[in-house]
Amino acid sequence: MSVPELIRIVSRDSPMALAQVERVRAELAALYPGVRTAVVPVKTTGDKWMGDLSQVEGKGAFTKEVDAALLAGEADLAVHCVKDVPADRPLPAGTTFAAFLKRDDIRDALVHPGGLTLDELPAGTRIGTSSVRRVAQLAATHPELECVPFRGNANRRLAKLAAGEADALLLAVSGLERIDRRDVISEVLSPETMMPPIGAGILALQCREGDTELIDAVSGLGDPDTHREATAERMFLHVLQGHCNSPIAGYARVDRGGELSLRACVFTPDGKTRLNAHEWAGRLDPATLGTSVAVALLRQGAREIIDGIPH
Ligand SMILES: NCc1[nH]cc(CCC(=O)O)c1CC(=O)O
Repeated sequence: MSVPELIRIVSRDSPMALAQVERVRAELAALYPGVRTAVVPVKTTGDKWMGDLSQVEGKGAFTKEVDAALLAGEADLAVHCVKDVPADRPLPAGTTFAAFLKRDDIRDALVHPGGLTLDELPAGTRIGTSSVRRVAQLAATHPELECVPFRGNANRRLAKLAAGEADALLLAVSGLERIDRRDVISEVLSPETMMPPIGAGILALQCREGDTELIDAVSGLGDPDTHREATAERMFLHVLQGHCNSPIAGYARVDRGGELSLRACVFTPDGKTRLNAHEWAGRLDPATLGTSVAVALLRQGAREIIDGIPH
C-alpha cells in the first residue's frame, strides 16, 4: 500500500477534537510506520457562537470550516464526530467518508459534583444542557429537574459547572474519555434512560473524493461493524429530515452474531409524546434498514411532530 508522504489533518481546535486527531495519528502511525502527519486546527462557527445553535445560518456549525479547509486543499484529511455532521443532506460535494473508526461508548453520563445519580437529584436541580434530545427525555422521566441552556466545548462546560452556572451536566461518556475526564462522571446512563444521538461515539475520516491514494490508505483504519451502524443511523436521519431543534435519538447495534438492528425515537420537546421503532436488518442492507425505521416513525406521525417544532 502506498501512503502519501505527509498527511495534513484538519479538525476543530477544542481539546476533545485535538484528542481525536491524536487517536487518528496514532492509528495511522501503527498501520504505516514512518508516515508523517501535521495538524491543522480551525475554529468553527459552533465554537465561536455561544447562543442558540438554531440561530446559526444553515447546518454544520461544527463542520463547515473544517470542510472548507479540506476542499481548499489546506489539509488532506478531516476528523469529524459523526454526531456533528449533518445527515439531512449529502456530504459537501467533492468529499467522501474514507473510514469510520471503531465506535466508542455511545452513552451519556451525568456529571454531578456531589456524586448523586439522576434519580437521587433533588427537585429543582439545574441541569446544564442545550440539547433538545436531552431536554425532552429528562422532561419525560424527571420533570422535577430544571434544564438551563449550556453551550461551549466539554472543558468549558465543566468549568461553568464548577463556577456554579448549573448544578449538574449531561455529557457524552466518549467525549469525557477523550479529554481524560471520566473521573467527573457520577452516573453512566443506559441508552434506555437517555437514548443517545445518531452517530454517538463515532469518528469519521473525510477526504477529497479524488484523493484515491489517501482514501485507500486511511480506509485501513475503518471498522466494518461501525461502518454498518453509522450507515444505518445516518440514512435514518436523512429520510426523517430533522432540523437542529428536533429531539431525535437512536442507535444501531451489530450484535455478537453479526446481526444489525436499529432503534430510534422522536420526541415532542416536552417529552410527553415519544414515538419508538426498533427493527432488525435481516436481509436488508444498513441504509435500507435506516430507511425502514424512519418510515416506521413517519407512519406514527414523526413528520407532524418535527414540523410542528419552531426552528
Ligand atoms: N456537540 C458536541 C459533541 N460532539 C460530539 C460529542 C461527544 C462525542 C461523540 O459522540 O463523538 C460532543 C459532546 C457531548 O455531546 O457531550
